[in-house]
Amino acid sequence: MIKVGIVGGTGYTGVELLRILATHPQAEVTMITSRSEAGQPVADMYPNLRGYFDLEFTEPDEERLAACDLVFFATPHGVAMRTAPKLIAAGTRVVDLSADFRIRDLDVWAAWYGMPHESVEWAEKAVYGLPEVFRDQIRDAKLVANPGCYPTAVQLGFLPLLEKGLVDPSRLIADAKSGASGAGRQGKIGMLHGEIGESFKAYGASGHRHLPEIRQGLEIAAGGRVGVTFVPHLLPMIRGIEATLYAEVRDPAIFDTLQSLYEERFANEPFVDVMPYGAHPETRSVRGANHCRMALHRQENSPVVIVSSVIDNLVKGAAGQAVQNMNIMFGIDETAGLDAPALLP
Ligand SMILES: NC(=O)C1=CN([C@@H]2O[C@H](COP(=O)(O)OP(=O)(O)OC[C@H]3O[C@@H](n4cnc5c(N)ncnc54)[C@H](OP(=O)(O)O)[C@@H]3O)[C@@H](O)[C@H]2O)C=CC1
Ligand SMILES: CC(=O)N[C@@H](CCC(=O)OP(=O)(O)O)C(=O)O
Repeated sequence: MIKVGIVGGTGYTGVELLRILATHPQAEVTMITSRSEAGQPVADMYPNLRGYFDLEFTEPDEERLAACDLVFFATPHGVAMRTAPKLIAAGTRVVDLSADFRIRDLDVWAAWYGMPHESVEWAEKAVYGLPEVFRDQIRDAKLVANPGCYPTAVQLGFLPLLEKGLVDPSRLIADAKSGASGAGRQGKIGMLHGEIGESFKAYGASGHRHLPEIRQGLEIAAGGRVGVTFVPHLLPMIRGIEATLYAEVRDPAIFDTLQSLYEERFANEPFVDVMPYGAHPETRSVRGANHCRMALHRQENSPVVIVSSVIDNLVKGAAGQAVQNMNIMFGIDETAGLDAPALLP
């Protein structure tokens, strides 16, 4: 059994890790931390986990965490970069769900996250945990930077087009919408039901911290510079992201082969489902599941290809992808603990 520790167990991604790991055949959670709830049994706070865990939240003790085979950081930005290097030095592998190790250019990281980076060494050595691109590097990684939720939906949807150089990379558009759980569990007035219910808005239109992460991933796929406009929106629902992506093809003749290009690119990916041409993937079709579903569209004779990509922000956008990365790192079945279908309705 893989001995697992979770730092930040009371947040939405922490409890989602617990839900997934509760039935994982080859992992056992041995430690889960919360500073505010230390001493409280996990099942008292989260009754859905009654009968699955006989654990209490504890203070984040580095010595005890270092006794784990793998530690997930489900903490705000700036926490993992201080502690993960010490755990790695003790032989523990780390999957960080925060953005601490996602961005290669640390000046860019510091500008978006509002603090200087404290582990230049591990920011360089970390592997970006998008298995559909970096599976081989993830296998041997000591530290995996789990991708952000919007960046997962956006990168997966654009990948085949950019890898094959089929679109103008200078004018990509990602129009993305997220449920409120993407903002985490800490109280904020702007996230109250009374503030977001019966309403819908864009935010971060002049710049969002996921923009540099998305650009970095798309530039790797394209093998050169890209121009991307990314606008997130807040939906009055709890889970799910839908990203509608737009790109102009270089040669309209390729529309005849785009569907098969997407199907072939993801044929061996257990968690990417290319739906029939013209389908409209719904967020509820991935709710609670580790899947990204996507579909292609074209309007009349337009040169623009439209890709609709949906994920559950807490699963393929966070905890599910983190467990997928753990499975790859430990050489076990990549789908272990992740094979449940979505919850419908
Ligand atoms: N929500 C989402 O959809 C996604 C979130 N993420 C990222 O995952 C991370 C966790 O997100 P989420 O679960 O939503 O966050 P929450 O705010 O819901 O939870 C944060 C957790 O971290 C703990 N924590 C806070 N500060 C510290 C600290 N200094 N040291 C140790 N533990 C700390 C908190 O518990 P306590 O204060 O009691 O210790 C709490 O358990 C964030 O970086 C987020 O950006 C990534 C993808 C998607
Ligand atoms: C709805 C909402 O507020 N979403 C969050 C993004 C989700 C998230 O947690 O971002 P990371 O994946 O980088 O950690 C936001 O816009 O900041």
